[in-house]
Amino acid sequence: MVSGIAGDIIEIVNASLAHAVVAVDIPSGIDCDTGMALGTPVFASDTVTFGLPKLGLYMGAGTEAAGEVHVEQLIYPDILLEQSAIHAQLTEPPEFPERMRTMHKATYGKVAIIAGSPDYTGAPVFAAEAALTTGTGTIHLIVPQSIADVVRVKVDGPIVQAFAGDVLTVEALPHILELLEDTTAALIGPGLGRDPRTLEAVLLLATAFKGTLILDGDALFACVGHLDVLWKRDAPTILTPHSGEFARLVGLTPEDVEKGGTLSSAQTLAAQASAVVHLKGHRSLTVLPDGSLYINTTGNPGMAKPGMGDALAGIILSLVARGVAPDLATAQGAFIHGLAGDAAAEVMGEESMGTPELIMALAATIKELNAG
Ligand SMILES: NC(=O)C1=CN([C@@H]2O[C@H](COP(=O)(O)OP(=O)(O)OC[C@H]3O[C@@H](n4cnc5c(N)ncnc54)[C@H](O)[C@@H]3O)[C@@H](O)[C@H]2O)[C@@H](O)CC1
Ligand SMILES: Nc1ncnc2c1ncn2[C@@H]1O[C@H](COP(=O)(O)OP(=O)(O)O)[C@@H](O)[C@H]1O
Repeated sequence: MVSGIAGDIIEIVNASLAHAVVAVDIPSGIDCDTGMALGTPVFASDTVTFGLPKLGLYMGAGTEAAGEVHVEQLIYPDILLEQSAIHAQLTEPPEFPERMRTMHKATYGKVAIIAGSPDYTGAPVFAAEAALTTGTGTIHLIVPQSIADVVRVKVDGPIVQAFAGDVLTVEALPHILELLEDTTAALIGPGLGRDPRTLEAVLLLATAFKGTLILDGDALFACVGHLDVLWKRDAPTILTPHSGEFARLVGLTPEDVEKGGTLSSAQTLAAQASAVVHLKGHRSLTVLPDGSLYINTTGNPGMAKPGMGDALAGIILSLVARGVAPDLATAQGAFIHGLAGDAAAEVMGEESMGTPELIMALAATIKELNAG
């Protein structure tokens, strides 16, 4: 805890009318591993840190206190880097997989999105449109019959396939599993709803599907109390919870979160489930099964809008379909998603931009990344 003279100096710095407050290494009053505030921290406009990005600059109160973070290199022996307890790196701008001249729409595999319910007809559409814009050739958008016509009106590119019923239930599984034959990767969860029958069906589907599976939104809700389903999966698994969903998933109390327990819990879950766990927030963390992680620095508060996570899940699905490994697909997907969010904010402003604008900006963002 900062107190006494140090605390008084922090109060003076925060009250000053200085044009810029630059923190060196980490703003005083922030725990460098967890981002927890240890009393009132310095609120810097910029933080210059050295060698490796410190996690506390990207988590909890640390994100607000650090302002813009600059990681500068210092020359020190490689062995110190190798011995570092946590291997964290900032996500670099991705290189897009080359689009072969001879490709056809099935070259990058067939992907599926199982999403939507009568209350949520937007989520499946956001996910599918983001996946298509990221380059996927063939998407099967699998939704309940109750919303299929609405979804068909909203999207043109994906093949919309309906299963019987208002919401996903176990009775629909044989039909869905037939549709998933030859499917290399699937996304399940956006807007599925939380009907108990749906939650039961999600768990069975996660077990039965043998391709790469991204679980988002309500599919994560289904896993609460049933994490063993994830441990038993043989194929790659990607989980994309926001902080609220993650806390519920692993049973973290607000006190655990307050004490900075989120990252270590994510590392434990990633290891136990051999899964990639992407913790969404202002600065999202992609945690790998070996405990190492990517820190995403793109994106802005204009993205705190409905459907942004659905679009992210679609982008990750598309990259997986194109052969990018699940860990990189997730980290790079988040980078691209944030970059598109920043482009949308340029045009519309943070207040007014929404998920449709992010998806629209995605095309130019990817074009720019491809141009190098
Ligand atoms: N138009 C649509 O059809 C939409 C459908 N959606 C679907 O709605 C379902 C429910 O999703 P929700 O996220 O609302 O469910 P939750 O109710 O599980 O999570 C939202 C709550 O979590 C808490 N929270 C804590 N940390 C948070 C963080 N970092 N980011 C966001 N919330 C945080 C907030 O208090 C918030 O009220 C999902 O299936 C989702 O895909 C949403 O994506 C919104 C748009
Ligand atoms: N303040 C913010 N700064 C940067 N990115 C943000 C911010 N708020 C939200 N996001 C991003 O937007 C997405 C929101 O996802 P999520 O909460 O699942 O939304 P939804 O459930 O509405 O689809 C995440 O990728 C998150 O990182």
